[in-house]
Formats: sequence, C-alpha cells, structure tokens
Amino acid sequence: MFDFILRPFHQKLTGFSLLRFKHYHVHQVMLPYSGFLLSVIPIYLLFGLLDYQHLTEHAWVATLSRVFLSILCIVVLITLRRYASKYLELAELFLVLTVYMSIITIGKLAMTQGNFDYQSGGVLVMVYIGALSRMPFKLSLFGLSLMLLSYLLIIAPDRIGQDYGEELDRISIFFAVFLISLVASLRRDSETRKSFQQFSQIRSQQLRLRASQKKLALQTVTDPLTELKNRLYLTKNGPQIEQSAQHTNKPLSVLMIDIDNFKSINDTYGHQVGDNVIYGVAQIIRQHCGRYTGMNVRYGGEEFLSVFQCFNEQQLCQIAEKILDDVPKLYWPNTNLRVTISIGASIDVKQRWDLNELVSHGDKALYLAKQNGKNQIQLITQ
Ligand SMILES: Nc1nc2c(ncn2[C@@H]2O[C@H](COP(=O)(O)OP(=O)(O)OP(=O)(O)O)[C@@H](O)[C@H]2O)c(=O)[nH]1
Repeated sequence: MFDFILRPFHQKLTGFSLLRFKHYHVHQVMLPYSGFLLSVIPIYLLFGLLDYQHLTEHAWVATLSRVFLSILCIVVLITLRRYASKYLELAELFLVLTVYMSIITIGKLAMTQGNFDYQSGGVLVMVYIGALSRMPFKLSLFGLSLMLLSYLLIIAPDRIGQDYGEELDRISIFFAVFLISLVASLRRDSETRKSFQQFSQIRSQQLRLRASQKKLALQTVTDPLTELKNRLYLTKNGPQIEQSAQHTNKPLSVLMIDIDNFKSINDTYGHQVGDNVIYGVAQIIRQHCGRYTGMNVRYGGEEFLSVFQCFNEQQLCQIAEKILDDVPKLYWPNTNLRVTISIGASIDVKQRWDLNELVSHGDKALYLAKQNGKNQIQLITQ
C-alpha cells in the first residue's frame, strides 16, 4: 500500500547514474521550472498589502523588507539560472525559507502590536512546497521541518497564552500541512526518478539507433569482401576529392588495377580461392596506397581503383610498381597459384580535376596493359 512512498528509497542511485540523475534534475526539471519560481515573488509582494491592515505601526518596515528580499531572491535566481544552475535546488530552498521567515517575522511584529490573527500565512509556503516546488525530498524535508519548528518556537508560545484551544487547532493544521507536503514531496521524488528512467531509456535507444544508422551508412559504401570502399562511395565523394585537389592546386591521379586471368583462377581453384585472391590483392593496395590515397575502391569484380591527390608521374609509377611486385609474392596454401595484375595509371598533368575523365583514361591505360601481355603498368597523362 505504501509502496509508492517507499519506492524512492528502493531505487538507490549510485556512482555515474547518480551523477546523470543530478544532471537530469538540474537541466530537465529545475531549469525549465525556475522561471515559474519567479512568479512566487509578485504573490509574496501582493500579500504585503495586508501588512497595512494588520500592523498598526511600522508597516512600511515590513513592505521595505518584502521588497528587499524579493529583489535579493530575483537576483540570486537569475544569477544561478545563468551561471550555476546546479545550485538551483538550493536557491529554491533559500527562496521559500526567506519568504517564510519574513512572514514569521512580520507575524511576530504584529503580535508585539497586539494583533494575534496575522501569523498563519506561513502555512501557504508549506503548501507551496508540497504542491508546486521541484526540490528534492531531502531539501523539502529540511525546509518543512525548519518551518514547523520556527512556528512552534517563535509564534506558538505567544499565541498559546492568548487562546490555548484555538492555537492547538492551528498547530494541528500546521502539522497536517507539514505531513501532507512531506508525502507530496516524496511522491514527486519518486515520479522524477521514474521519468529519469524513461528519459535514460529513450536516450540510450536514440544512441543505439544513431550508432546503427552510422554503421548502416558505412556498410552501404563499403565492400564487404575487401572492406575497401565501393563505387557508391566513389560517386558520392568524387566531387569532394576534385574540389580538394583543386583547392590545393595538386594534380589528381588514378591507378586502375585488375587481376590477370581471374576467370581461370576461379575456374581452376574455385570461387573461395578467387575471393581470397581478391581480398589479398585489396590488402596490398591498402598497404601501399593507404597513406597517400584520396580513396581505394573496389571498382568491379576483380578491378580496383585508387585515387591520389598529391603525386607526380614518377611517384605514381613507383607506387604502382610496388603493388605490381608484391602481388605475385602472395602465397596461396595448397596451390601453385601465382597471381599477377595489370595497372592502368593516369595523371591529370593539365590539372582539369575531372575524376570521370581521369578514370576513363586509367581504364584505357589498363586496356593497353592487358593488350600488351598483362602483368605491367601503362601510363596515360592527360
Ligand atoms: N570469386 C569471385 N569471382 C568474382 C567476383 N566478382 C567477379 N568475379 C569473377 O571474375 C571474373 C572476371 O573475369 P574476366 O572479366 O573475364 O577477366 P579475367 O579472367 O581476369 O581476364 P583479364 O581481365 O583479361 O585478365 C568472372 O568470372 C567473374 O565471375 C567475386 O567477388 N568473387
């Protein structure tokens, strides 16, 4: 039956989740609410009109203190909202205690002037804590206890002397409001924690969704066999590479790399070995071009494209030769397979930064290399 009251104590937050909860409480609960908190001030000031009815003299002192405390609370709230929002909970406690203590003081002043009917306004502040405040339970408990205690110690003794029975009624009302506000604060804490849990769940779902979207986006531009980029990536990022090369005023260059007689490798050793060959050649390309390349792409079945933004003819041919030399060194267990490749190289010496044109020249150079007997490099400069 009392589960809803005790629940906050069951869900003990510790370590990182406690820090996250505090952050949530400040940013999702206290900050949006702190503007509303300011609306308490005009009500407090409006009640100041009653001071003139109940205080026979020095009512202006009460008004002055109300105005001064209001300005103080507004300044504290606005400053904390802006510069130290983590103290907003304490600021709310400060505000309600300030208002309450001023009401008690004015009530006490009224008693010294013979008025014993103007001391119960503080109960409204207690109601406020139960109904509207966003303070955590511990601060509510502290505030409410201090309020009840100060009423019992400062106001009640004088009034008991006046009318014992009526004051007992008032004390019981104060006590009831104290208890109700306390339970309401406890319940509010429990609801805040529940909404924090929902918030955390939604947040982690969002993060997971974002991560899988990222992964999916990467998958759509990645070749699963070689883990090189695919042609979609080339289409998407080609213009960016052209712009970047143009910006740095460096010639673009490409290597079109094709495995020789790949069909016969497949036919002789099977598709699995064929796949391994594609993978092995891709790793050599990555190893030699990874540092310099704008991108390495699996362009077709056993055809690869590397794009560079910074090479002259000699550097481009050096890289091509390294790849050409290393591929036949690959070892394929249980076969006497020796894989070779042909390379078509093309460089944009006229600096037109047209990747499509460059690729088509690379293709022509590759065709020449195949025509001339394979396992070689052919270069076309634009
Ligand atoms: N194992 C495997 N084979 C593939 C893959 N993609 C394409 N192929 C095969 O690669 C072969 C390409 O053969 P061709 O285009 O005739 O080229 P080639 O035999 O290398 O001849 P040249 O290029 O003239 O040396 C075809 O048999 C395709 O089925 C793949 O992902 N894995």
